Amino acid sequence: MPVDVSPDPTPYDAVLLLSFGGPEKPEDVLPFLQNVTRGRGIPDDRLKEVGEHYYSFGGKSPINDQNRELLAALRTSFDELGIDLPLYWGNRNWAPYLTDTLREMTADGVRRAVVIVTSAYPSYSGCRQYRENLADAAAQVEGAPVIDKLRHYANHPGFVGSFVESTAEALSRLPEGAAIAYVTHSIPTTMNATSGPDGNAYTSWHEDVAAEITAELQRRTGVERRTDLVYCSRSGPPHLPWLEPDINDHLEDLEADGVPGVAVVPIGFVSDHMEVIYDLDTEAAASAEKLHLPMARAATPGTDPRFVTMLRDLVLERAAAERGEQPERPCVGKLGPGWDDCRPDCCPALRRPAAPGSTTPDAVQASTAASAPKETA
Ligand SMILES: CC1=C(CCC(=O)O)c2cc3nc(cc4[nH]c(cc5[nH]c(cc1n2)c(C)c5CCC(=O)O)c(CCC(=O)O)c4C)C(CCC(=O)O)=C3C
Ligand SMILES: [Fe+2]
Repeated sequence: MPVDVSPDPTPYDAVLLLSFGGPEKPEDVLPFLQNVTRGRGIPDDRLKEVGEHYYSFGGKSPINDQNRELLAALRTSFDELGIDLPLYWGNRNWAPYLTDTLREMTADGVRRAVVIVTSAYPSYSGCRQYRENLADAAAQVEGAPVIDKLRHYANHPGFVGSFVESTAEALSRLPEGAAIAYVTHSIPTTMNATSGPDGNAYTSWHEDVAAEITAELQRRTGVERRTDLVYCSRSGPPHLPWLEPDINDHLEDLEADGVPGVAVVPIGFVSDHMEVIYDLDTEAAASAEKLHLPMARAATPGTDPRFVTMLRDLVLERAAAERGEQPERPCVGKLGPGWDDCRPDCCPALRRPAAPGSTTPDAVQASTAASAPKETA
């Protein structure tokens, strides 16, 4: 593929991959779950249940190994352009912890870094919470580097293109006339309502990405099919409304409607982590089997070259923008390219400092506010 971005990473002297983190062994599972749910008001029963998901896979989430593979692929991709920018990795909820990584970067003399988050869409959980954790970590590390975060990349042709291929592959394993169920992580409806600068960005971005994949497949094959956007991994107390329908209920509807099969396409996730291998490949697959409904799960981007090249190009795009140039900003769909910096009031589920942008009035106000409320609402 021709490279149409300048391979100049100035002003950055490092890249940070920021991810969720996951347990590596059974003893890690409980402390990991405590890290994730601290102050989030998740019922004990739900935590026990999710713990069992991890234990059924030997107490190990695949997410850390997937990030190690992504780092290796990014290294190769940067090397191909002769870019020797160091790559670092830190997690929000498990080792290597973000704060330790920031400490290491600071000790190595990194002054300005760009962060790639393993989450593609705007929302409190998928964006602001990462930025809050960046702000918290930076506050703990003297002389921490200045950090920019890449724009949301769900509507980038690299991300969408990767799902177009994997959806076509999944459909090839199914009978003619199969439907597509696009799946993402459910979040509280209140969190969706406040997502992005103007609200509802979580669902509107997902709808846009789903429509683009559908349109591209139809352009290629001329086949029209039923498509829906559905949700997995609902959590929280039962009385709080979360985005619906749940994938398992949706499979029942498809079967009742006589649909001959379904491609399950996890557009909300960048790799096959626990939500994918448990909630979809285990639980939803069991629902489909009970219904005798043929189901094929499409691959997530993982280390797909389209995805890896996209991340590299986004680093170079942002570098060019920070140098005052006007880089091309590839994107598909109706919404346009995402914003470089979130506005202070973006995804304001909790009013706490969030970096980048931690020097805004929002942060000043938040730093004097009382501790975070228990629920996400
Ligand atoms: C939008 C979204 C993404 C996608 C964006 C992104 O990737 O960031 C995501 C990813 C992930 N979520 C993950 C794990 C968990 N999420 C939980 C809880 C929650 N997730 C939420 C939302 C999201 N989550 C929400 C609103 C909650 C309720 C608590 C709260 O309001 O904060 C819980 C607690 C138990 C439970 O409640 O289910 C766990 C263990 C893992 C690691 C998987 C692995 O180990 O392989 C990953 C990648
Ligand atoms: Fe989650």
